[in-house]
Amino acid sequence: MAAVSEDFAKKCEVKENETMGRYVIASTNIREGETVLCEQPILLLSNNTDRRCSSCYKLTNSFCGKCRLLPLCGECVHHDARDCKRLAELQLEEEQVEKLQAQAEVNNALTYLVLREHKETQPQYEQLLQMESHLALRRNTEIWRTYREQVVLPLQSTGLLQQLRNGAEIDEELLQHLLGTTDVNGFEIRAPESGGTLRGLYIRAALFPHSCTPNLVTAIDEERRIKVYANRYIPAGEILYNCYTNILLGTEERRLILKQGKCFDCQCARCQDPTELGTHMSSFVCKTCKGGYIVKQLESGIWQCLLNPEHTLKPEFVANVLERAKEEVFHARDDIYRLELLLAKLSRLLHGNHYIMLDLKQNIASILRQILQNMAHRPNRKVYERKIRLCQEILLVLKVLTPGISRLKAIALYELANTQAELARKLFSEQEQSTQDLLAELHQTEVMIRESLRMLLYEPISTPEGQLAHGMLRELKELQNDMKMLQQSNDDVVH
Ligand SMILES: C[S@@+](CC[C@H](N)C(=O)[O-])C[C@H]1O[C@@H](n2cnc3c(N)ncnc32)[C@H](O)[C@@H]1O
Repeated sequence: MAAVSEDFAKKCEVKENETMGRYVIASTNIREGETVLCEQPILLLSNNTDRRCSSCYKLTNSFCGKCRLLPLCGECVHHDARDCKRLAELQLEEEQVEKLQAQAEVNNALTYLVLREHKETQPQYEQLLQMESHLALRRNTEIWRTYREQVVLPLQSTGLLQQLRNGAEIDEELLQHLLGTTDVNGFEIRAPESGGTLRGLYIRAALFPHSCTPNLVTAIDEERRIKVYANRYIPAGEILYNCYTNILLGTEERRLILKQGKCFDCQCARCQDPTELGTHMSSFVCKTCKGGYIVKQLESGIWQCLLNPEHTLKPEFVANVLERAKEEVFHARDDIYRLELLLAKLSRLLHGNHYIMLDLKQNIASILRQILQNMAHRPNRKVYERKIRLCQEILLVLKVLTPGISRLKAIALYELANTQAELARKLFSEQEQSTQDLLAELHQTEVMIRESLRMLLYEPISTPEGQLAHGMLRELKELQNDMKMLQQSNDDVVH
């Protein structure tokens, strides 16, 4: 059963309206960094096409030898004994079992359905039934048809459903509702393998509505417990918002993801502002006006220059440029020269903060980090300066999008601080900088690392960011020692 922290009951109140359904407001003033919820998932599920071990959640193609229906990897001997026993009791021909095993999507449906079978897990199942699934809005959409083909029909045709408790009640509506519940409410969780993800359902955490400029941060630790905390001071009565999408996407992309996956039109301040709070993350360069930018007007949907409304772009042109740019970014990945060339080429079409430009800048900065980490490359001053510039440009956008505590901002700030310090040390060792200059640079680094740490210290220790903060504390101490020693040697020289 999901363990919920008392914070939620003390600091949050669940409300309901026509637009958002259930949502949450602060019932008391909440401090920056204050926890509003800690919660265990009620259920863990795979992404649709993945087949994951029902015990350790690693990807696998094997199944439990006893129940034959739930995946079990070679390293795990058991999965939930009660579920295994119940599924093993079902009278299914080998051919029917194979049919069910062939569809990875069936696993999630079975995970829900076995909860319905046991008296002890019935309350859990009832709670899941209360979650939003947008049954009406999803009816006959592409995902609905996929679920029908890959889950509903195989489950119905093998006769499995009739053998379950009150099996006649398990119709397509119920199955689509259960599967839709995961899509609408699921949180992305790190999978055991690097880069993979699975989905977790959290009864309380799922109640926070979405905003593209949220006032909450969510972090999921190694035990898959979610921690939700305020990224800024929140006065009582304010709605508590989480962000369901990647904050570094442009408005059209974010809105499309929210519409397709979560079935609503976001009306937040960022979505309502064609300049995206002045960041211009979706703006094009106006070729006619010097310094003019073309944005998509909200009401008319016309791409118009902010300086001269007569300068417009055709939507097909915009779509075409973006599609081609994304393709080129994909093909240039890992190749710093191609990425830099592409950045220069696209800067004639897109604002420097356009989300595709930011993606390119992040890619380049990450390659530069690897180059700088490998001293065998003997990087010159320009490499450091390029990375510093990119970090600064990314940070400027993040400061607007995430004004309070932010993981992204903390990491970008740490990257910037480290690169500045490395460059200062290099210049000092090459006698291009005095001890005083180096001390001034290291002092700036210390301020930035402290600010980054201040934001990361709210992260649970077992998350990658929590671990980073832990390492940063050690680095900060080393930096302070270095500065002390430098100061002493400087004082000795002066006296
Ligand atoms: C994870 S659920 C949130 C809880 C849900 N409102 C409920 O009653 O169970 C996500 C759904 O909440 C609604 N929602 C969340 N944020 C919204 C927003 N900013 N505007 C409109 N609807 C929103 C949408 O229906 C969305 O699919």
